[in-house]
Amino acid sequence: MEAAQSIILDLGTSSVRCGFSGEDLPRSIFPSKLPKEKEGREVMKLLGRMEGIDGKVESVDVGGKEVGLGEVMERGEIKNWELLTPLLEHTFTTHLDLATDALSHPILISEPPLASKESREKLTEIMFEVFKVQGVCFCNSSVLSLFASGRTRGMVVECGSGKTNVVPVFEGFSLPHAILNLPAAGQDVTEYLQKNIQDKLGYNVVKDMKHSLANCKPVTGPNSIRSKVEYSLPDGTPIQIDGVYTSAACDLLFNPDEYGIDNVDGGIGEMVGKCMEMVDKDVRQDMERNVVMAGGATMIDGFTERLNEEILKSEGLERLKDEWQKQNIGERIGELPGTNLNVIPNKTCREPGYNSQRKHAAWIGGSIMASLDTFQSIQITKQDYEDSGASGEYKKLVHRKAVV
Ligand SMILES: Nc1ncnc2c1ncn2[C@@H]1O[C@H](COP(=O)(O)OP(=O)(O)OP(=O)(O)O)[C@@H](O)[C@H]1O
Repeated sequence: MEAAQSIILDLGTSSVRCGFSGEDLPRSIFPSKLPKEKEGREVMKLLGRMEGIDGKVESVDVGGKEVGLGEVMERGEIKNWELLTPLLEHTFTTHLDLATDALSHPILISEPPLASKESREKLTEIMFEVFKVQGVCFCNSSVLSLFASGRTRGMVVECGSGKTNVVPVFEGFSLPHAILNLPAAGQDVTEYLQKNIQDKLGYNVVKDMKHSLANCKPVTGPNSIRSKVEYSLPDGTPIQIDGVYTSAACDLLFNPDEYGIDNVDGGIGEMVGKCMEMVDKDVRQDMERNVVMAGGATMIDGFTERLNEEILKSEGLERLKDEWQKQNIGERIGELPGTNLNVIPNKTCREPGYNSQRKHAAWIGGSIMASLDTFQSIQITKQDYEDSGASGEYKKLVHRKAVV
């Protein structure tokens, strides 16, 4: 009998991506929240439940308990565990067309770098106890994104909706001591635009505007945009926006301290420079040659070029160059740091020559990973879970097998 396809699940700050192993793209992408104040029937449809309620609803019954509707995720972490089960129910029934009483599939879950052990354990329990899956496997989203580009060594810059991570990966595993995180990403770019443009517009309208107008050009200097730019609202009304905001909104990712975002490691370019310093010198060349971008916010116009520039002028890289120069008086050892810098816009290996799918990179990497023969060895099976009984022994196994 052929093994069941695995479910691939990427629970992001703004979107859930779900589908099956071996497929090129997620079957479905939808918001990772159960919004408040929707019409009752719409909420029940979202939850995949049959009965409808007239009027607006603010809470739903989850296992006999009333739970308030709202966001499930916050900056990559699961914030509302009570709402997670209905969100997963909705994912499996509405989006994957599966009956949730006993899923006859294993599941691969993409988790953020440095995910907490507690969160992994809780998710494992939910998957086995509530959805009765056949196996569970956790993989670091950056490792998966790198994998999607056909690499197992490189430095991943993952910038989604709620957070940005810089993650060095060597032979398919991250180097946790050198992972850096910025608590800002696409949602902060949208919020900045929303706050600063004159017209008071809804979040989703501004997000669309960001997709067509935001750019990573410098805010000052000859290449900055100083003139007004035009945008058509969904009803066709044209509005004018100060060009500087379309760049400043993205500048916050590269200069967070200038926008009131606290980050000891600086902006994304500085983070990459520091990360280069923190990894062992033997792997530095691999990192430098393979800086791979992933996540929706890296789709902003000019992101690749700006990242390249910011890395080259980062203090971390400068320090590495100074060190190299000191060591190389008289004899030449290796290349000057930065010489081989290659920022790759992550052409995932399933779509040669095309890069717009890098926002799905983690999901695509998961789909590939779960299709390999070795997948069996990195999952904890239903049998493992049941054998462990109340002893909680499965927890050790789940962490040991996770691809982090
Ligand atoms: N073409 C585009 N241009 C600019 N921004 C884009 C584009 N496409 C998507 N985005 C932005 O990418 C962000 C979503 O990225 P992604 O789907 O990778 O995040 P997520 O997985 O939900 O969150 P996270 O990875 O932070 O947990 C949003 O802010 C969205 O506006």
